[in-house]
Amino acid sequence: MLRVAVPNKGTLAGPASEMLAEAGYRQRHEQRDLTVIDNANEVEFFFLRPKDIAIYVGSGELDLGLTGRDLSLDSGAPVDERLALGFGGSTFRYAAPADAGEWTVAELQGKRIATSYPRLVSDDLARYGVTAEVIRLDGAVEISIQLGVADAIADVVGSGRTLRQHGLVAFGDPICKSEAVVIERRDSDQVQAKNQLIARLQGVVFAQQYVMLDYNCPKDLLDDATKMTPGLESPTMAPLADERWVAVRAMVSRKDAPAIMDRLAAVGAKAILSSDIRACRL
Ligand SMILES: Nc1ncnc2c1ncn2[C@@H]1O[C@H](COP(=O)(O)OP(=O)(O)OP(=O)(O)O)[C@@H](O)[C@H]1O
Ligand SMILES: O=P(O)(O)OC[C@H]1O[C@H](OP(=O)(O)OP(=O)(O)O)[C@H](O)[C@@H]1O
Ligand SMILES: [Mg+2]
Repeated sequence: MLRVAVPNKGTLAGPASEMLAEAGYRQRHEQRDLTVIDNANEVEFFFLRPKDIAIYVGSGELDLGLTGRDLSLDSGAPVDERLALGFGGSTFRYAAPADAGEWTVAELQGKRIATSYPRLVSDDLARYGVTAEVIRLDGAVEISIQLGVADAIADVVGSGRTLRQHGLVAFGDPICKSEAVVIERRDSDQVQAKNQLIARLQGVVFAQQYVMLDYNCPKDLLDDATKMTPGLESPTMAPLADERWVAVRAMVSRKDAPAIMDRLAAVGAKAILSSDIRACRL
């Protein structure tokens, strides 16, 4: 049976379980359950703290894990990233009080930097040749400067709201651009079972990035319209009862869909419908 780690709480837990459920896997009903056995798919899921997942996978106890790229890198575990899942996006950045002017990474020399990701920070400082004291905190890192234990911080930035709330500004290049990922141990086995789970998740990731567009198009405008919706191989076309019209169906990128619908309407397409795709294999 394939053994897969899933975040049990925090930002990634909900979307990770929803994506697995969408891919056809059984997920827990009780928030406190630590394991779920999906006999039909021969997978056992383990619900673990996001920070611990790469350690379990790297140790060889578990075959795959869903976690954040930043957490995985910080663990230092011998794991490889197999698939980016398109949610849980964040950057990991240095930040310092806004009223202290613009900082550079070089100015961290000799300073105290608070973080929950000490390895990520130490590795980055080493790249710059900067020596600083890295202070490991479990969370709520943004408050540490105010409380006098650090001069600067390095932390996850999502919307940037928490930094602003604490009068901090980010500086330097992002240390890491993160999102939720699937990781596996280097040199691990169970290749076929792992590939199947990854292909199913990939199908959901693709499905979330695309929508299906359907529209009716006058035959003489078909060339213009299908250039806007080339589909993956080519668009599907079906005759309508009225011979002057054709029904067209094609997948388009979700983010481009509204603009494409505007342009289709402008060239004379009618009944332009956009629908969600739940899962796919491309
Ligand atoms: N706005 C955000 N805030 C926090 N984490 C985010 C955000 N956006 C994405 N993430 C990602 O979520 C993961 C961290 O998850 P989370 O903060 O829930 O775990 P944790 O800090 O280990 O747990 P906890 O906060 O419960 O102690 C990281 O990969 C991080 O990049
Ligand atoms: O840029 P924002 O959208 O404001 O999000 C970033 C904040 O969210 C995370 O905290 P989390 O909720 O995980 O709490 P923690 O600090 O206790 O880990 C992260 O550590 C930042 O503090
Ligand atoms: Mg957190």
